[in-house]
Amino acid sequence: MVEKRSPISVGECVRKVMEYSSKGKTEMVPIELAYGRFLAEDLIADHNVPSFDRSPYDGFAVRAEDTERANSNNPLSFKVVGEIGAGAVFKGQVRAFEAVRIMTGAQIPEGCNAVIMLELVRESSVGNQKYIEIKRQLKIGDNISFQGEDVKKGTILAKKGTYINPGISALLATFGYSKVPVAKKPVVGVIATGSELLEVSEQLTPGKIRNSNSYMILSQIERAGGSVKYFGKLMDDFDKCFLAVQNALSEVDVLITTGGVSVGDYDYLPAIYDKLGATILFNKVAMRPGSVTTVAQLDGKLLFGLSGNPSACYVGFELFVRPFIRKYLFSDKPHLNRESAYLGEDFVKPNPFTRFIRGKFSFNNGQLIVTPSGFNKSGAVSSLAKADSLIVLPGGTRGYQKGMIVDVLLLEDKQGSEWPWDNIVPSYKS
Ligand SMILES: Nc1nc2c(c(=O)[nH]1)N[C@H]1C(S)=C(S)[C@@H](COP(=O)(O)OP(=O)(O)OC[C@H]3O[C@@H](n4cnc5c(N)ncnc54)[C@H](O)[C@@H]3O)O[C@H]1N2
Ligand code: MOO
Ligand SMILES: [Mg+2]
Repeated sequence: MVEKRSPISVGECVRKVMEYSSKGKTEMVPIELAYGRFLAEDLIADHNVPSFDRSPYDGFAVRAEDTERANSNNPLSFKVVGEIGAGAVFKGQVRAFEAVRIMTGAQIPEGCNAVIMLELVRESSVGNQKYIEIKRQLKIGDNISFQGEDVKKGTILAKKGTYINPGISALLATFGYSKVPVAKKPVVGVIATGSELLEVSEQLTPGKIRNSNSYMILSQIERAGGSVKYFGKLMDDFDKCFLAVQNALSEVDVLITTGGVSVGDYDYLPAIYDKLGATILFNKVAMRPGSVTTVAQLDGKLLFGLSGNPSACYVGFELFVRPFIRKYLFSDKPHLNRESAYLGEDFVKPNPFTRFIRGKFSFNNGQLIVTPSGFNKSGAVSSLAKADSLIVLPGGTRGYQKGMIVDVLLLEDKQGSEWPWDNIVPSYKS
């Protein structure tokens, strides 16, 4: 008689996993390698940006008060007393009706309080002495980029746990981080199990398939921000699998296996957890696909037993492993970001469990539409390629129609969410 498993809601299962999650450590990396990592400290402005008043144009810096009576009928002449490019500082004094030729980015000379663009003046010279004519009145502050107008000293620019995108790289450089404190990546081990599995380079033979889950999971780990330790694939042999899992555990922060978690004759993971003395957090989730997803813990270290079915494996990773990784990377929002969208086509098949359909979203007149991304079975691999979201269809006795508003979890989003599992709408007609 096969063991009976009682299904637990997804939110409850995620909560159980997160009880064993922890924040990781900090390491310093050169700024060139910081892109794609996660900040281990708040990024705080320790100076104003810009740190001095500067010119946003190539032109002439003057005293605005000297231009008060300038107009097209009354051009006023200014003596050019110097010239500065970006990076240079004008050392002299600027007196009444004097101007300094200034380039974009250069510091405004002391005494000046406005800039006029090159195109708006007429230049002339008498001998070596240059002059300009100004035909319009300037106000104090015209064409000046003020100290601190971009960033005020003391501002928190990005919180600990923020994904370092190109803009964050620019800020890190602006504030002098040649070395950046980033979250150390958790080492995530991967073992694939299954006697049917071939290496990617092998020719297909009867009854065998290529091992695709491993490479899918390796990519998911990287996308989530973890570091991969791949232990290869194993035949369904209890002793070999047991030893592999036992040895791998000591080398990783968390271990993922794929396959062998259901109730079949060669599904050895439940017996392996038992022999290891690990505690099962859950072994049946009220969801499709991935209902057999099993998570155990041994001395506080998590073992994720993901299903062998590719779509089930994929979903199990995103719902349970991803938040573990993101929390380790200091995120306060480790879960998938949830949005509402219009369902793009009917989904008639009802199911007692919550479904996570691989979806693809698009926009139509500013509205988010989500459509299943392809063949929808637990064993499907093709629909994963186009998936950028998971459509959440709560369990029940009715199907879902095109145009209903549904919840979607965004797979490529970098913000995440604090907790997407409350008030999942049973779906309603718009
Ligand atoms: N009598 C029952 N049978 C099954 C149940 C059940 O409750 N009672 N659950 C079904 C569900 S739901 C799922 S999901 C699968 C889960 O199976 P396992 O997690 O034990 O995985 P396997 O049996 O090892 O493989 C399932 C399927 O996936 C293919 N696979 C496995 N590994 C890979 C890989 N690395 N790359 C690509 N594909 C892989 C494997 O060949 C099988 O086709 O159990 C149902 N059965
Ligand atoms: O665990 Mo299965 O994926 O529910 O079909
Ligand atoms: Mg099985």
